[in-house]
Parts: sequence; C-alpha cells; structure tokens
Amino acid sequence: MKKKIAIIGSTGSIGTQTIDIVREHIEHFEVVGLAAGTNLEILEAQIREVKPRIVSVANIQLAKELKERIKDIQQPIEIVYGIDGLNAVATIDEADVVVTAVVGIMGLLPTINAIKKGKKIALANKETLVAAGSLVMNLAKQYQAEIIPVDSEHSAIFQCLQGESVKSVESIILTASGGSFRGKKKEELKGVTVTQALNHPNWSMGAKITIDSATLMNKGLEVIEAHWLFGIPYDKIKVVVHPESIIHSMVEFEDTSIIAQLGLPNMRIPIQYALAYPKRIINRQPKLDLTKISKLNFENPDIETFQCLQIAYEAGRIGGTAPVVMNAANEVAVQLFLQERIEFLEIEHIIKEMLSRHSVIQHPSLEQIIDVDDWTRKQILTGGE
Ligand SMILES: NC(=O)C1=CN([C@@H]2O[C@H](COP(=O)(O)OP(=O)(O)OC[C@H]3O[C@@H](n4cnc5c(N)ncnc54)[C@H](OP(=O)(O)O)[C@@H]3O)[C@@H](O)[C@H]2O)C=CC1
Ligand SMILES: CC(=O)[C@@H](O)[C@H](O)COP(=O)(O)O
Ligand SMILES: [Mn+2]
Repeated sequence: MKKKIAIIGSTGSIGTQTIDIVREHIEHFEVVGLAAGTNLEILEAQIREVKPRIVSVANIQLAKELKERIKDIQQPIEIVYGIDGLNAVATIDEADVVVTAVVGIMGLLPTINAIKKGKKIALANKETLVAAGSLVMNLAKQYQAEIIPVDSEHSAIFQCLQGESVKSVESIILTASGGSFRGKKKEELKGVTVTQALNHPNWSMGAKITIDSATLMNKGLEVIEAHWLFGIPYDKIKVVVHPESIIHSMVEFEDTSIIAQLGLPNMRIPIQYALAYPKRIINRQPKLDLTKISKLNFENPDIETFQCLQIAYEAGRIGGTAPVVMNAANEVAVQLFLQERIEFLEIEHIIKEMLSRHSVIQHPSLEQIIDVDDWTRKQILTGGE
C-alpha cells in the first residue's frame, strides 16, 4: 500500500524536495493534497505531475487563476484557498501523512487540525512547536498522532534515540553551522547586506530560515523544538558549532556514550526518513565519503555576537507566551530585514524589546497564543502606538 501524503507549503524548499522524493519512490508514496501560497508556476507543474485530490492557494484571486490554468485536466481537483484551504488540505481524509512545510506561525492551525484527525505529522515547520509546544504535544498524545521531525537536527536526534530510553539521556547536542556570518564580530555585522546574509555556507533553504541561521535564532528555535519533541529539559540541550554540517546532531547517554547521525547536508535524507518511517528506503543521492571531508571541526557558539541563541534559551525557560512573542517578533524582524527596512543587528534588538514589553501568560490557550502573536506583530509594525 502506498503512503498518501498531503504537503502544506509544497512550493517551498522543503515542499519541492518532498515532491522529488515522491517522484523517486513512486512505489511507496502518492500525493493527495497540496497547499501553497502564491507561486502558481511551481504549483501548476506539481499538480500536473502528481494529480492531487485537493489544492490550496493563498487567496480567492489565485484560486480563480489556478482553476483557469488547469482547466484542461480531466480529473476533478478541488481548489480551496486561505487558512480554510490550508486546513482542508491538512485534514483531507485520504492522507496518512501531512508534511508541514509552510514557513512561520501560519503552520500552527493546520498542524493542530491534522493532529486532531490523527494524521502522522512530518514536521518541518518548527515555529509551531516554538509558539505552542505544550499544547501541540498534548494534542498529539490525546489524538495518538505521531510527530516525526523533518528538521535535520531533530531527525538526527530521533534516529539516535531509536530503541533508547529518554530517561538515560544525559544531553542532546545540537550542531550549528554558525550561519553566513560565523567568525564575524558585532562591528563587522554593521551594514551587512541581505545577499550576504542569504549566503548560507552549507544548506540551500528558504529565505526566512537562512536569515534565522545567520542570527543563530534558527538554533534557538531548534533548542525549543527539541525540548518539546523529546521532553528534554533546557539544561540538557547543548549547542556546538560544527561548520561542516556533517554531524547533524548527537545524543549523549548517562554511560557517556555519544551517538551521532551523519550525512551530507541534504534535506532529502531527513524528509525521506520521516516519510518512510519506521522503514528505511534506498536514497540515490550522493553519499558521504569521510575521506573527502578529512576533518570535522567544533567550536562554541559566539553568544555575545549572536545573542538570539541566548534569547531563545531564556524565552524557552520562561515558557508560557514568552516564546510566542519571541517567534512573532523574529518573523516580523526577519521580513523587515529581507525588505531592507532594518539592519541585520536590529533583528535581535526588536526581539529583546518586544519580550521586555510583554507580560507572560503561563499555560496559554490557543486563543491566547494567537492573540499574543497578533499583539507582537502589531506592536512592531505600528511602533507600539
Ligand atoms: N528549507 C530547509 O532546508 C528547512 C526548513 N525547515 C523549516 O521548514 C519550514 C519551511 O521552510 P522552507 O521550505 O525553507 O520555506 P520556503 O520559504 O522555501 O517555503 C515556504 C512555503 O510556505 C508557503 N507559504 C508561505 N506563505 C503562505 C501562505 N500565506 N499560505 C500558504 N502557504 C504559504 C510558500 O508558498 P509560496 O512560495 O507558493 O508562496 C512555500 O510553499 C520552515 O518552518 C523552516 O524553518 C526546517 C529545516 C530545514
Ligand atoms: C537543514 C536544517 O535543518 C537547518 O535548520 C539547518 O540546521 C540550518 O543550519 P544552521 O542553523 O545550523 O546554520
Ligand atoms: Mn535544522
């Protein structure tokens, strides 16, 4: 039996690589639903290739345009739009697995709705767990929905933990490439350009996560993501900079053994693992040859220059709505930087400022999370008026 897959965020970096995997393993997988934002070019090609049952786009105009573009396709395809459209794709009856590959808090509601339908979640959208980790993990337990991490570090940890007890974990060691500006000091970060920030040394990814990687906020988000996925306290989650991105993360056990997962920096490995789990299937991508790498390096993160990592540890430890504010402030600040409306170094200032203005709510409801996310965005965009 083929696994039936719905992809939300199908036109992005994770989404398109998910389709690549389906194409290579057509005997294992079938796509039944696609959701995208505005990229009709890629979406149309995907529809023609995989012939899904349902497709979602960002708004009604795009839905009309898409209908026109694919009117020659004989098979009935339902076209939906907006947040209702995303939810419809995430909850389609036919799907066994939902790949959450949209960027940002936009992923929260569809992920929750898919969980409530008991779907297996291949989770790429880390912002969902950062903003609502407690709520999402409790729902997953309640509805017996498995969450399989796609994020490379979390896939690595998940793989290292197979057959192990979380109780015997001494620490989780998340590896970080260090991003586009590794080795630079504050003074050198003044005036850096968007093009420079988007120049990730190892991974080719969407714009938002690439900037997060450059500020080290990506690693901060991943610390919180690991806390919720694996139920490990923050004191036991460490970050080490590993510029080659060959070791994707490690787990240290109480007997001092460390288990690591290695591979070339290629997201098709963790995406495929999540889709095929609990099986492993063949991957025809280039293989890791350690003799060609020759050396693996490790160093401590420069937390004075790149303060977002510490900000995330603090917000995670405070809990409640602190990570909601941090995440929303980061999303807005990264967008402003990408639009060249603020400097790179302002990203961390904006996040700190918003956290200082917020009175944390512990054990927030979904409505409170959404309200706080909204409040944060408005505060930044209106200058706090
Ligand atoms: N890229 C990577 O290698 C990794 C990514 N992740 C995480 O995975 C997630 C996706 O990242 P990535 O693939 O890089 O991001 P991209 O920016 O490449 O893709 C984002 C996707 O979200 C869609 N989208 C954006 N806005 C909307 C909207 N309003 N409605 C519906 N869909 C929307 C985009 O559609 P469109 O383009 O059509 O507008 C696109 O399909 C992020 O949370 C990221 O942190 C985690 C690990 C690695
Ligand atoms: C591929 C992936 O999982 C990214 O999240 C990656 O980890 C980004 O790299 P760094 O944040 O380590 O630079
Ligand atoms: Mn990652």
